[in-house]
Amino acid sequence: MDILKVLSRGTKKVTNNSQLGAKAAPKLPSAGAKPNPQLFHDEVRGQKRKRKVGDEPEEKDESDLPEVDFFAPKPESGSKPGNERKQKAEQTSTPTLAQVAKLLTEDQCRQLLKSHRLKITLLSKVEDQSRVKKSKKKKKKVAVEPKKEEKKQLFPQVLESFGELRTSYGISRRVAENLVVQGYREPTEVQMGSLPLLLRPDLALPEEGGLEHGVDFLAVAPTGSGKTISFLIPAINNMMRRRSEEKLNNIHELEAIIIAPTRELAYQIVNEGRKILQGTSLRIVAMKKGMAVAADKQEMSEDSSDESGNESEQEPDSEEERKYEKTKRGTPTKADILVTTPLLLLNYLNSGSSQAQKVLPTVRDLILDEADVLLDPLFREQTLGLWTACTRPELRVSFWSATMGSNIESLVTERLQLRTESLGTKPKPFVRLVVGLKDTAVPNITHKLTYTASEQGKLLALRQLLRPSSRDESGPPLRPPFLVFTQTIDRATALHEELKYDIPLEAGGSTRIAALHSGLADSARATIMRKFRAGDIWVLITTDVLARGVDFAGVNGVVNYDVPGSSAAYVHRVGRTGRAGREGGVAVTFYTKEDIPFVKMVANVIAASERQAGKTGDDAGVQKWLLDALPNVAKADRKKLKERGVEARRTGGGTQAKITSRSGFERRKENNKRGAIAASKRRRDEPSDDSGDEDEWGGLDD
Ligand SMILES: Nc1ncnc2c1ncn2[C@@H]1O[C@H](COP(=O)(O)OP(=O)(O)OP(=O)(O)O)[C@@H](O)[C@H]1O
Repeated sequence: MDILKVLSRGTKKVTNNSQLGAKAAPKLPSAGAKPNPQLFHDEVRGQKRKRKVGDEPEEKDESDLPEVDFFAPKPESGSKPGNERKQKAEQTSTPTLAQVAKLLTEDQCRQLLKSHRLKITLLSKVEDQSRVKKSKKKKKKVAVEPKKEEKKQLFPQVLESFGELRTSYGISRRVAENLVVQGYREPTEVQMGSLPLLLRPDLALPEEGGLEHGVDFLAVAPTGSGKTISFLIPAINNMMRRRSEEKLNNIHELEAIIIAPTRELAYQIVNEGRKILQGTSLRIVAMKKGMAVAADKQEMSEDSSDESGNESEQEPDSEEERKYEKTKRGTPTKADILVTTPLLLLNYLNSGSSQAQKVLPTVRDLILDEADVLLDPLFREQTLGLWTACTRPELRVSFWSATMGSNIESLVTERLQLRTESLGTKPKPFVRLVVGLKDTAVPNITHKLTYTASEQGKLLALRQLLRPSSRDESGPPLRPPFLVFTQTIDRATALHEELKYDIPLEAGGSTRIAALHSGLADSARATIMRKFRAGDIWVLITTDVLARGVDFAGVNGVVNYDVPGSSAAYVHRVGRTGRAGREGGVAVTFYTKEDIPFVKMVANVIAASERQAGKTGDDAGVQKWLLDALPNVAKADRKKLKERGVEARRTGGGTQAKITSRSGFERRKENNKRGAIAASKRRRDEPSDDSGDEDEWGGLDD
C-alpha cells in the first residue's frame, strides 16, 4: 500500500471519525489489537513452568469467583490484621483471601520473574533478615546495612492473569468487570510484577516484615507497557477496601494524588481512571486553575457521583466541563483521586491570605508518573513541595517511568529516609522493579538514523515521507498517523507552516497536519489531541511536551526532526509508537553535522534496543562501524544539549534556526495563491482563541 492511498483515504471527506478508525486502523502496522502485550517471555533453561495438573488456566468466569473478605463487616477494634483474617475464617464459612488465593511457590516466582526479565530489589536500608547477627550475650538483633552492591533481590508473587486480581488479590467485582470491559486479559510485565506487591504486599511477600502500610515503590518499565493501570488499580482498590472496612462509603475524601508533567498526560490518566471507576462512587478529577481542593472529609452531595462514570474519550477540559468548573469555582472539588501537574496544585496550596502552605493530610497515596522528569531540576522543587504537603505518616509513594537515572533513585531513597526520620515512623520497605534493561531501550520498533548534509536536506527527507511516491528504500515506509518532534516551539510552528500544504487537498489538505506545543491555548491543545486520536489529523508536529506518557494507540511512527536532548528523551519520544507491545512502529531520527557530537547517545539506545530484540549484523539499524565512528559525548555537552538543545537551532541562531526550502518571495506568492481556500478552511476548523483561559503550565518546551 503506498502512502498516496493512505493520504487519499480522505478524498471522500470522512465525516464520521469512527469510520476512518474502523477501516484504517487494522491495516496500519502499529495499530490494532495486540493479543499479548508482553514484551518478554524467555525460556528458562532446565526449568519448566510448574503448574499443578488441574490448575485453572488464566481466564475464569467472573461469576464463579468467590466472594473475598474485604467487604465483610468491620473487624472488632484491637484485633491484629493477621489474626483478624484467621478469626474471620473460623467464624464464617466465607473463605479468606489467603485461602482462595492460588499462590505460587518461590521457585515458580523466580522462574516467572526471570523469563519475563523482571528484577525486583529491596532498596531501603531496613533490617535485612538474612544478614542479621545475633549477639550471644544480649540476644539483641544488630541490623547490618546492606552494601550498595548487595541490595536484596526479592521474588514476590507474580500476576499471571487479570482474573487473579479478583481470585487472589481481592479487587472489587466492579473494578474487575471494568478491566474485562477494557479488554485487559494478559498482564504486561510491569503489571505482573507490581500489582501483587501493591495490592497485597502481605500475600506477595509473606517473608518480609513491616508491610502493614504497604511499600514505597519505584518502577522502571518500557514505554507503552501499561504503567498507568499498574498504579491506578492499587490506588483505587486500597481506597475501596479501606472504606468498605471502615464503612465510609458515603464520603469523598482526597486519598490519592497523581502528579504528571503535562496537562495532556494528566487528562489521559483521568480518562483511564474513569474507565476503571465506572459504576463506583469514587471520583477522579483533573486539577485546574482556580479549583479548590478539599483535604477534609465531606458528605457526598447529589450531583457528585456522575463523573466517575463518564466514558467520554474527550479531553476533560471540553467547553461544557469548563463551564461546569467556572460555576463551581471556590467550592472545594469532591475528589477521591486528583491528577495534577506539579505547579497547579502547588499554587493552590500556596494561595490564600495565610503565609502558611496548606497541607494534604488525607492523602495516603502519592504517585509520580514520569518520576524522573518530575524530580529533574525543572520540576524538582515543585514536586518535593507537594510531597512535603502530604503529611500523613504512613503515606505510600510510588515513582514510575521508562527511564530512571541513578541520581533520581538516590534522591528518592534519601528523601524517604529523611521523611521517616523526621516523622519518627517505622520505615516501609522501598522496592524497585525493573523490566528489561535498567538503562533505556525500546525493543519492539524499528529505529533508523538518517544523515542529511543540511537543514534543507532534513526538510526534503521529511517531505519524502509525505509524498505519494515515497518509499524509504532502506527500511519500512513511514505511514500516517505519525508524530514529528522538533527542538523548539518556533521550529514546530515553522515546520507546520512549511508542510501544511504538502498533503493533497482531496485528501484533506492542511487539516491533516497540525502543530501542538505549550504556546497554544489549552482548548486548542485539547482540540488537536482529540482530532489526532480520532484519526482526523495524520501528521502532528510537536515539541517534547508530547514526548512523555501520551498514549496514541495507532501511531505508526515518530520522526525526530531535531535530535532529542538526551537518551531518555529519545526513549520517550520514540515510545509514542509500538504501544502495548505492538510491532511495526518506526522511529526515524534525522541528523546533520551540527548534531554529530550528540548522536552517539541516540545510537547507543538504538543498539541496546536492537540487542534486546535480538537484531544483529545487517538487521541492525545502527551498524557497528557507525557506533565506533561517532564521538563519545562529553558530560558538559550532554548537560548543554539537555538544557538548551543544539545551539545552532535556537531561535535567532542564524540560517540553521530557520525551517524553509523556499525564498521569502516564493513563499508569499504560493501562500497568496492558496490563501483564499486555506483561510476559509482555517476559519471553519481552527478553534476560537480563548487564551484568557490558559493555565500556568509551561510544558517541557523550550
Ligand atoms: N495488559 C494489557 N493488555 C493490553 N493492553 C494494555 C494492557 N495494559 C495496558 N494496555 C494498553 O497499553 C497502552 C499503553 O499503556 P500506558 O499508557 O499505561 O503505558 P506506559 O507504560 O505508561 O507508557 P509511557 O512510559 O509511555 O508512559 C494503553 O493503551 C493501555 O490501554
